[in-house]
Amino acid sequence: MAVCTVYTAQSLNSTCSISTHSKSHLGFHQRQVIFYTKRTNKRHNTSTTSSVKITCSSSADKTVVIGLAADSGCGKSTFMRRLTSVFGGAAEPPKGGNPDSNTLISDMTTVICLDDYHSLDRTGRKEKGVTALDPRANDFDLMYEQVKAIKDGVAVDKPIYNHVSGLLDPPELIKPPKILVIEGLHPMYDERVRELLDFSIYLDISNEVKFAWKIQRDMAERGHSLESIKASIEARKPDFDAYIDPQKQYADAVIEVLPTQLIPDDNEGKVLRVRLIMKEGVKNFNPVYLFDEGSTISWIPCGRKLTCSYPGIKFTYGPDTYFGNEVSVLEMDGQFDRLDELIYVESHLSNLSTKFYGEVTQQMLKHADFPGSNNGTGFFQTIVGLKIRDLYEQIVASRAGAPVTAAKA
Ligand SMILES: Nc1ncnc2c1ncn2[C@@H]1O[C@H](COP(=O)(O)OP(=O)(O)OP(=O)(O)O)[C@@H](O)[C@H]1O
Ligand SMILES: O=C(CO)[C@H](O)[C@H](O)COP(=O)(O)O
Repeated sequence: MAVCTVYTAQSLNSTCSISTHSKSHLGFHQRQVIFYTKRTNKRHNTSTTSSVKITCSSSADKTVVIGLAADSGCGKSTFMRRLTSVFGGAAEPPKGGNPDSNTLISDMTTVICLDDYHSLDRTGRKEKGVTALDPRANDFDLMYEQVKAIKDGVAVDKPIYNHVSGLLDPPELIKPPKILVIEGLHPMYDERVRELLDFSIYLDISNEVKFAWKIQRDMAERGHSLESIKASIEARKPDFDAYIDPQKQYADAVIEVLPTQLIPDDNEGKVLRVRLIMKEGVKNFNPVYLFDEGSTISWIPCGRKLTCSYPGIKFTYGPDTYFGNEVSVLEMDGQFDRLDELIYVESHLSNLSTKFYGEVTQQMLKHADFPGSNNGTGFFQTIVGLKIRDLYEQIVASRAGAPVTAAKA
C-alpha cells in the first residue's frame, strides 16, 4: 500500500484545500480526492479506478477504535450505555434503517456489534454443528477490512446479523465516526483487527455470576427455562474457553467480576467482588490509583462518611502481573447503600480523568437504574468510560497540526 501526503489549509497556511466525494462500489464507499492549489490556480484531479483505490482522511479526524470483548449476556450493552453517556447524547439505532440493526449511533460514537460478522446464520451453524463463538462461523477478513476502512475514514456497507430471525440481513451504511466501538465475542481474536484497536477492554464475568445474570435475564425477560439456560451455558463453554476467554490477555483493561469474599461460602451471587485490571505502559492511558500510586493498599471506607450495611465494602489496590504484563489492580468487594456518598470514595482515587470534582459520582447517579450501579461493575465501567474519553482527547490533541494523509490501496 502506498501512502502519499497532502498538505491541508491548516498545515500550509491556506494555500490549498481538499474536498471528497463518496462513490459506492463493492460495499465500500470509496472517496474521490479533488485537490485544489490556490497559488497556481491548477486543479489536480485524482480519482478511483478499477485497480487503484484512493482514500483520504485528515489524520486529526481519524476514527479512534475501541474494542470491547465479552461473552453474551455479560453486560456489554450496559457498559456501552455508560460509555456513550460520558460523551454526551443518547445512542440510537441508525435512523430509517433496519429495525433489527445492532448498531448504536450518537454524536461522537458508533457502536457496532461484531455478531454482524457471523458468516453462518443460525441454520448454517446448526447444519455445520458450530456455535457462534467458533471462528469458522465468523468472517474475520471482512471484519478487518471494514474496521480498517472506517479507521481510514471510509464508509462501509456492513452486514447485519438479525438476532430476531437468525438470518443475515442486507447491509447498512456505517460512516466513520469520531469513536468506533467494536463490541462482541471476538474484537481481539484476529491479530489484524487487534492491531487496529487504540484501546481494548475485556469483561471477565466468572461462571457463577454469569449464570446468575443469565437466569435473571433469560428467565424473567425471555421466558427460557432454568434447564435450557444451563444447557446453553454448558454447550457454549468449550468454545468460550477456546476462543473468547484467551482474548483477555490482550486487553488494556479487564473488569473481572467474581463472587464476594466478604460472606463466607456465599452462593447467592448478589454481592460482587469486582477487579479493575489496568495494563501499565499503554499509550494515552494512566491507570487509576488509590491513595498512593504503586503501593499496596487495603481500605474499608465504611464509617461516618460512607454508609455500609452487611457485609460492608472493602477496597484493595496494588501492582500485580497479568499474563506476564505489569498491571495495577483496583478491587472493590461489596456494595453501596447510598450512591451520593460515592463522592467520598471518588475523592480518594487519582488519575480518574474527570473534568470536574465528583464527575464519576454524577455519572453513577445519572444512571442509578442501570444494572450494577450499586457495586464495582457500574463504578469501574464508568471510570473506564472516562479514561476512554481522556484517551480520545489525547489522541486528537497529539494529531492536531499533522498533515492529511491519503492512503492508496
Ligand atoms: N453489572 C451488572 N450487575 C447485575 N446484572 C447485570 C450487570 N450487567 C448486566 N447484568 C445483567 O445481565 C443482563 C445482560 O446485560 P447486557 O444486555 O448489558 O449484556 P450483553 O453482553 O450486551 O448481552 P448480549 O450480548 O446477550 O446482548 C442484563 O439484563 C442484566 O440482567
Ligand atoms: O453469542 C452471541 C453473541 O451475542 C449470540 O449467541 C450469537 O450472536 C448467536 O445469535 P442467536 O442467539 O441469535 O442465534
